[in-house]
Parts: sequence; structure tokens; C-alpha cells
Amino acid sequence: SEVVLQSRDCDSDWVAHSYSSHGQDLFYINGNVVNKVAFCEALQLYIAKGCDVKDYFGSVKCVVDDSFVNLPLKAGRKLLKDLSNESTPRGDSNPVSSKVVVIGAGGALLVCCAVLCPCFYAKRRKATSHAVLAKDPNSMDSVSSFEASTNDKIPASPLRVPPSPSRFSMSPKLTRLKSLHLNLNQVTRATQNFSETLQIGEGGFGTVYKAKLEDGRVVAVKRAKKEHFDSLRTEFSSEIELLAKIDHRNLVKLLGYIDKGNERLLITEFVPNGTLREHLDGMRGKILDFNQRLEIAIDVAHGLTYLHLYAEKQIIHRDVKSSNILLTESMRAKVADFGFARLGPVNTDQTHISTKVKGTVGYLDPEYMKTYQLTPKSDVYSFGILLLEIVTGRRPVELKKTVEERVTLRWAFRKYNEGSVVELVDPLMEEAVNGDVLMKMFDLAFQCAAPIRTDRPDMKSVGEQLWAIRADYLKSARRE
Ligand SMILES: Nc1ncnc2c1ncn2[C@@H]1O[C@H](COP(=O)(O)OP(=O)(O)OP(=O)(O)O)[C@@H](O)[C@H]1O
Repeated sequence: SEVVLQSRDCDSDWVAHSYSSHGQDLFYINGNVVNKVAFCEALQLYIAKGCDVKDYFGSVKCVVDDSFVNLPLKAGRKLLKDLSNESTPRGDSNPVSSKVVVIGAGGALLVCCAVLCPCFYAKRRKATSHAVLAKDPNSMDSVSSFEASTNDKIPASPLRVPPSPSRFSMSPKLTRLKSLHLNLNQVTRATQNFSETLQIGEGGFGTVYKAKLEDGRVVAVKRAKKEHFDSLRTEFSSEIELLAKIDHRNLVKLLGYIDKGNERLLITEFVPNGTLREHLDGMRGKILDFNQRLEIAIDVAHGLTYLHLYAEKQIIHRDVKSSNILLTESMRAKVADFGFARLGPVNTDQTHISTKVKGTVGYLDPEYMKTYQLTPKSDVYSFGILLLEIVTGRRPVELKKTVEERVTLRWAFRKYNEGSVVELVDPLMEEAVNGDVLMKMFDLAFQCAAPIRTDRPDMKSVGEQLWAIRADYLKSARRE
């Protein structure tokens, strides 16, 4: 479900408010979930301190109490501390989910530093970085993903060739793509008028249907929710332009697009075996064995390498996560959901593009969140988090776990430094995996999720390293 997160900092404290499309509100002070009264009191304290939050949280409708505004600052600081200590753990087990959203620039930075940047160095695990990690009191209970506003332009370049209008124009009629010529009537028929029985999934932007075309081909149809039409026009157009150019076995193929009247539909290759997340959750029958997990990781690395290096223009996916990895019957992985994808820098002297922060909490590159500078290394970061997920089975943020275990990256890094990698392996996977192989996997995951992008390998090297790890694994499995 879609979650919106607003966040504001004042001195060294921060408050945040998230609400989902299901109408659920959550309030946070310094990373802890609190009730609305406590949240409103903290806001008043902010106002008393001269921090500008009134407009920002107008939507929460806190009643401002004048006597509170006159509170001495020292007392206020103590109160803020008390408020955040009275945190109420969330009862539900909702995984950290979903897409994107809106956060103030200051907030983005804070959430990043407080939550997603355990200060470690990927290559060498040092006692000092370990200590910082262990000491870090912040725990991210929050649920959302976000979008931080800044200049959202790809710098203009004389080298950029505009896409061919015949292939990519957003005409109100059927946009013809090479592979499929469909009109709205045909798609309506193929989905039995968007019948609930053919629904296969629901994402932040719309519902996905399985459809059988007249020629017998089975496809997936993503139908945008009407309430998202305005924001979707750009999301959809970006997905189309990028997907249409792509043909790789580890990337979901776009077959067609319809933008007509009240409908916005994407028709893609149907990938029949669910998402990686569903498999990790044991919702798809047999639990993935280690070799399958390695192959899935290699497939994803190949798909991303293609986007970063070999596509006609460099493409940054921006939303690499386990629910965007679809599996075939033979357990090959395909990266899906290019709704956030962006073209990378187009000039050779450009290192990054400046853009809004988009993605999913837990997978978001902290450097990108701080600087708004997007590079392919942001996908590498998300891939590192995904790799941890693949081996541990855990989501990037596990709301049900204790504070020490909640952020998978931090938990895994601590265990890794303690030499307890075996404890990190998904308990559902019964196989005993060679310790050296596990160390190499975690080493690679931490390298990818290094806080500074220059410390991360590129996707091509990641694929090569995974390939070598797989060779080691097969050798070790033969020995046993
Ligand atoms: N090409 C496809 N083939 C088979 N199933 C698909 C396909 N595309 C999507 N699905 C199914 O539909 C679900 C919803 O997909 P969608 O991309 O809309 O949302 P999401 O990625 O889960 O969420 P969000 O887009 O909000 O991050 C997926 O989880 C998957 O189960």
C-alpha cells in the first residue's frame, strides 16, 4: 500500500508522520512510534523553539496550545526525550513495504542518517565501525518510501537523441510498439472486463491482471488507478520509454501500452511464478535452496548490468527490491517495474543526475538521499540489501523484531563482525552452506551497501563475483 511520510527536524530531533492509502496514520519521534497526542506535543515544542513545522503538519490537525508554546526549552528537551521513550511498538507484522512518497528535504536527510546509514565500511570490518553500529540507538520502525523534492531534470545534452515519436509518443490512441498491436477493446476482452478473477496483484499505482489474448498469448496488464492519473502520466511515460527499448532475458519485457480515455494500461510479458518475496516467505511451496538463491542473484545482477552498461542509453532502475523480482517456472529471475527508472548521465563528464529521491525505504541509497545525486551505484546499494534478503530471508526492515535486530543490514553486519554468519542464514533453508561461501556472500552484500558510492562495486563486477562464489559453492557442495 502507498505510504506517505512527512518528516521534520528541529535541532537534533526529528518527527515524522506517515499515512497509507488505507487511512492508517503513524507518528514518530526520533524513530519511535508514538501516539498522536505525543506527536502533537512535540510539534508544539518545535514551534516554541522557532522551528517551522506548522504548515508542514497542517494535515495532522494538532490543536496548538499556547501555554505549551511558552514552555522553557530545557523542559522541552526533556519532554521530547520522554515522548520518544514512551514509544508504542507496532502490533502488526506488516513488512516494510511499498512505494514512495513525500518527505521534506531535511527529513530525508535525517531518516537517512538515523535509519539507513549504519556507519560501516564494506571492505574491512573494523572494531570502530562496529562500535558505532552497536551504539546507534535509532531504530527505524517506519514503513514508508519517499520522494524528496529537488531539481528533477536530467541535464540537457546535445548528445541526447529524442526518442522516436512513432515508438514512444503518448498519443491518446493506441501507442504501437513493435511486438504487440492491441486496442482497448481487445485488452478489455482479454481481461474479461478487468475481472477480479484475473487479478494477480496490486501495486501502489494500480492493479495487475493476467490476460489471454486472442492469439493464445498470455500477458500481464497493469491498469493504473484513476486517482493516480496525474502523477502517473510521468511514471507511465518513463516506464514505457525505457521498457520499450529493452530486450534481455532478466528484464520483464514491455509488449504494449494504451493511453485512451479513462484508461492507462501497460501490457508486459507474463512471468508465471510469483515474486522473489513470495518465495522467501514460503508462499509459493518449496523453499528456495542456496543454489537457486545464488542463480536468482546472478540473474538480477545480469539484468541490472544490462541496464547500466549495455542498454541503448544507461538506465537506472531506482526500485530494485524483492517484490519487483519475478520468477519463471524454472526459477529464473526477471527484474520488473520500471515505473521509477531514469536515464543515467548522458555526457561522459557527468557523474550523476540530480533528481527527486524515489524508491522504497530500506533499499534506498543513503548517499542519494543526502545529495539527490543519482548514479547506477544507487541500484548497487539496493542490490546489496536484496542480497542480504536473499540469504537471510528477512525483509530490509523487520518491524516485529527487537530494536537490535530490526534493520537487517545493521543486524547482519553485527553478526558478521562477530563471526556468526551461519546464524544469519534463512532458517527456512535447511541446507548447511559452507561458511567461506557465506562470508563471501555477506562480504559482497556489505560492499554493495557501502554508505559511500565510490566504495561500491559496479553491477558487472558484482555479477562476476557472484559467479565466482557460485563456483566455490558448487565445489564445496561436491566435497560434502
Ligand atoms: N509481468 C508480470 N507477470 C506476473 N505477475 C506480475 C507481473 N507484474 C506484476 N505482477 C504481479 O502483480 C503484483 C503487483 O505488481 P506491481 O508492479 O503493480 O506492484 P508492486 O511492485 O508489488 O508494488 P509497487 O509498484 O507499489 O512497488 C506483483 O507483486 C506481482 O505479483
